Amino acid sequence: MADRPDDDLPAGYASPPCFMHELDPAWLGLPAAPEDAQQRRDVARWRKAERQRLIAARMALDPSLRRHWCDRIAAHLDASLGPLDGLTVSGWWPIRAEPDLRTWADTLPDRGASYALPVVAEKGRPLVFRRWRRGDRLEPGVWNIPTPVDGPEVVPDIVLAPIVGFDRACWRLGYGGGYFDRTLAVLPAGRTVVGVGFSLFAIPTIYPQPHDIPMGMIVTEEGRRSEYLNR
Ligand SMILES: Nc1nc2c(c(=O)[nH]1)N(C=O)[C@@H](CNc1ccc(C(=O)N[C@@H](CCC(=O)O)C(=O)O)cc1)CN2
Ligand SMILES: Nc1ncnc2c1ncn2[C@@H]1O[C@H](COP(=O)(O)OP(=O)(O)OP(=O)(O)O)[C@@H](O)[C@H]1O
Repeated sequence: MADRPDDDLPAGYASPPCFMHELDPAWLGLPAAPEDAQQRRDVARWRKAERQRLIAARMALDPSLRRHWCDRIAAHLDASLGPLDGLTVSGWWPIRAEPDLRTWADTLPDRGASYALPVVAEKGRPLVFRRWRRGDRLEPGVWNIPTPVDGPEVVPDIVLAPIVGFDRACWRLGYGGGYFDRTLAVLPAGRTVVGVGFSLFAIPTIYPQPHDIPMGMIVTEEGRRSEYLNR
């Protein structure tokens, strides 16, 4: 650290410093109160079942309706994000009927923006992002998801996160790896974080847990919700 000048360090982080040790005794290696441990198990079990239900419903959607919704999501993203010149936007390679924004992503270079895809470089660690454009090499990564191998590692200005389920306060339910929460916890401050999904998968609550980090906004085919920002 001593040989690193302060101005090389990020000005701050997207989330406050980790106070998990104050919220979660397990963080200190202490046994959790039995009711806390029970509550965590109940939430984890509920999330697992809810994920299965929501993913099955998404995969059962009519493909042409899904394509139509994806076009609308792309239009709402453009309206919500504004000019992208000079920015790096991260997305995903769609699996399991996630919104397919690949055609939208193809338009980014012409707008002076670059695109990046997430990479699980290490299990249980934050995602890294590699710059990617159509034609660049992809290789199967975790869950066989096509993943860039050659592009430089980048820190996106705008992180788009695919959603399995979400609630009105912009909490996101993903696939249960905790990858986006870990990533957002170390993302430099001032980045835009957008959960993207279909409005059908709004649920009353995801039962947010201490490790969860809400999205700055959610974009669906119906438009933009950002109640978290307005609270
Ligand atoms: N298209 C796409 N790519 C993406 C993501 C995504 O959500 N969508 N990710 C977004 O994060 C990352 C991959 N996410 C993953 C999330 C969970 C597991 C996983 O192994 N899940 C466990 C179940 C965990 C549990 O329920 O406790 C498993 O299947 O055994 C793997 C990858 C990076 N790439
Ligand atoms: N910042 C973190 N540090 C350590 N562990 C974390 C962190 N964030 C999440 N986790 C772990 O990841 C597990 C899964 O988290 P969660 O159910 O929120 O996943 P998810 O958001 O649905 O998944 P994903 O982001 O991969 O799509 C949690 O039980 C927690 O143990």
